[in-house]
Amino acid sequence: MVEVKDLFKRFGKNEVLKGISLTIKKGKVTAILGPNGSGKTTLIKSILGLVIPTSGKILVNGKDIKGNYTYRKDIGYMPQLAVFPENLTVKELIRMLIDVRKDGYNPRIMENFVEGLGIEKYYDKKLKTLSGGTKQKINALIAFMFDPQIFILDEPTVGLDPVSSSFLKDRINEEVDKGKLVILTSHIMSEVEEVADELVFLLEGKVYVKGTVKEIIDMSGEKNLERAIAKLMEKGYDV
Ligand SMILES: Nc1ncnc2c1ncn2[C@@H]1O[C@H](COP(=O)(O)OP(=O)(O)OP(=O)(O)O)[C@@H](O)[C@H]1O
Repeated sequence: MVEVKDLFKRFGKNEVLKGISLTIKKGKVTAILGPNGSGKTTLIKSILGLVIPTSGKILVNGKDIKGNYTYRKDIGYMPQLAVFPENLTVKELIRMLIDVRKDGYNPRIMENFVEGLGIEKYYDKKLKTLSGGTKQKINALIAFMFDPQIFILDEPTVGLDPVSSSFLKDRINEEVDKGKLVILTSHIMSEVEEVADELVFLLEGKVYVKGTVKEIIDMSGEKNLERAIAKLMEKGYDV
């Protein structure tokens, strides 16, 4: 379980998170939604310990993450923009990560991703030469291959072709069925509707609305999530 308690984050004068409180449970996909710049990545990075909150608390499996970095080995993270050591080949990067991480490496998951995403043909290519979509496939492989308990996926299917995107969504669903906790962000509402159980909609640094996909669609009176979210974003819509 991930608990966020009264979280504030300010960058200079820009107060990005203004008192976020959330409980995110295992066995579900929780999607963090909101307009560009609403603080989704800042919230995710705070949970990862990559952004230090101005105030508030984050507990992962009941433990305060402040000053504790060991919890991160249980998290598979797909950043929005992966920064790879550019001169390494894909094979060298994977080997290096396995050597550094040691624990948790699961060759079965690795083979499944390499085959499902067609990664083998890029093994000997340098990371700097890969296309954006191929980098995203490597990003997905790295997030999954250590068999983590928690997945934090920042726009995971951006740049992926339909076959790869479907493969990744199937793997996300499988992990959730095994009881894993998944947090993701996406601007693709059809995708959110397909994979997410719970939605958290951020607006101006606060949780504007949260609920299941069905609750949010029903509340809006619209026929699908895209229209429900568009209505939520309209000024004056009373939630
Ligand atoms: N390291 C930083 N230093 C200064 N400002 C930052 C930093 N990181 C984020 N911000 C600011 O925080 C605000 C929220 O950014 P964030 O990336 O969390 O939004 P987001 O909801 O993920 O947006 P998007 O949908 O565009 O990915 C923005 O105004 C951004 O400029």
